[in-house]
Amino acid sequence: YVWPSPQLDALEALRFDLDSHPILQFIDPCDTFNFGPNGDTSISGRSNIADWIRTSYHDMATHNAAAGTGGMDASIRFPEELARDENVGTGFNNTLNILFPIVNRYVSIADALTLGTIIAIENCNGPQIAFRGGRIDAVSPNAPGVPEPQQDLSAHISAFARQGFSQKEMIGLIACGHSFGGVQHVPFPQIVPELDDPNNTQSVSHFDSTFVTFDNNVATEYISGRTKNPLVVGHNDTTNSDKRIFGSDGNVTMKAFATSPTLFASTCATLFTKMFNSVPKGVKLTDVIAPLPVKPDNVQLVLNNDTLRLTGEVRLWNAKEDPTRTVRLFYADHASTAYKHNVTLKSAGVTNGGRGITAAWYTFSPFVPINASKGIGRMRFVVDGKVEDQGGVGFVLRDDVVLSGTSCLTNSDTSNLAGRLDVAVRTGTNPTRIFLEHEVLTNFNPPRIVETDIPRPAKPSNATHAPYTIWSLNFTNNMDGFTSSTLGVEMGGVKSAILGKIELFGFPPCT
Ligand code: HEM
Repeated sequence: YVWPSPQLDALEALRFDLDSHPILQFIDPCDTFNFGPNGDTSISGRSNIADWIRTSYHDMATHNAAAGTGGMDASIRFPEELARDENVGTGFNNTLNILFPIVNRYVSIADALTLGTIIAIENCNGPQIAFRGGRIDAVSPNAPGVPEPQQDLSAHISAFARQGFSQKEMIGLIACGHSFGGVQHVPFPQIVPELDDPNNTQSVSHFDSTFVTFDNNVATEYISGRTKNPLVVGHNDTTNSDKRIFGSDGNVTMKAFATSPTLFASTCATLFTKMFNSVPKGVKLTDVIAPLPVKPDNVQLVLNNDTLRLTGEVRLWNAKEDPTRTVRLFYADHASTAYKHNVTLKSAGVTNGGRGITAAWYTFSPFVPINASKGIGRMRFVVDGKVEDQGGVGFVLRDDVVLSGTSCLTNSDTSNLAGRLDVAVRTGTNPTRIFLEHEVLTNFNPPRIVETDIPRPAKPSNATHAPYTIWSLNFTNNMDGFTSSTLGVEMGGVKSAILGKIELFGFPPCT
């Protein structure tokens, strides 16, 4: 895709900038387990990764492929679904508590669940899984339909058929999922007794001996007869669903998995992908999110007198620290396509991209000064002499609506910020509206955007701001709690978001 694209940029960052959001800390090491972000880590036997995978499956398992209903849509968050016997256990709320903080206006709860689970599987020895975004969160619970261990084989075959999976795929997907975790005593006392094991305080009877890493042991142990899988060798045969399912094709599939770890991994990549992409009719998933080779980030333009200050960074994907590398930013004026100006960027270290890949960052620090009259239209980067311009398009920037550095505070008490927010509108630009966008996140609901209009000035502001006119909003009382926001513009009936966060507490005092 071509930068900037707010949704794809956000999904790409969550997928590949692993240091800048919390997912990794909850699955590294792979046996990490906590109830929620600040949970008790002293308990053993369970793992976040197993909870996340089971939550993903139970969210998808309501899918009716023929009718196009249910699927990966975060309907699992509704208390009505969680109260069903098919969704017994604390793992679902635990998962939502951890992954909800990465949700934002561009990343739905269902995308966050999918992405967290994919990153967890990949980082715990699993295969690489193609991630597409764009899932839409359900607004009400789906029909029941998650398989339960006491059901018979034909019920399981038809439940998976409804979800869009053949019998062979059912065997595969369960083996892939049950490479992690196990059955807990508390929700399933009829399957697992109290284990009285100080190293397994949650009394979880695991599906295989390596229950926090992805591998084919679930199959090798099953085929060799050494398995302790409580859904295979449980004392009550009624709940031995894995035994019935794994054996339902004469063990052909499980034997193949036991013989070939590579086949197991590639089959699981395919089946997990199919699970994550089982979405209700009408949902259009994005293309597979691939890392942009060169990606600007945190980009913002602020008008200061007759200078536009461009701040931000650029990320070079799959690059290590290299003191001999030179990265230069070239930019073209507002109305031109010629890259007349350039600056050399400073190295800002490397970050973890997952699976052993690092990204090298370069900063525009403190800022690139741009003549406000001439403005800026697009940038490109030159890395060790190689031009990076998205195939000739460049990295397009808009300088028509920008924050003004004249924004200031009359009260800097952080519990009661007051002051004036100024927005600079370039002469010749005629927005219908300019507004602040605040993202409101209430627990387990998709974000809601609240808009605050910035009034159009009665008469044009003085010439010192030329070629810009200033629109101002006076605020008190921490702008009713919205101290952090972004700028939005409406033109010709189309709304768009301006790059860059606006933090009220960063404004200087009004003079
Ligand atoms: C007939 C189908 C299935 C049945 C009857 C079944 C049954 C169960 C049961 C009874 C548990 C124990 C849950 C607990 O103690 O909290 C469990 C755990 C788990 N299941 Fe399944 N399952 C099925 C399919 C799947 C599939 C398709 C996946 C994923 C692709 C999956 C992933 C998991 C995971 C990761 C756990 C471990 C959870 C943990 O340790 O916290 N299951 N399953």
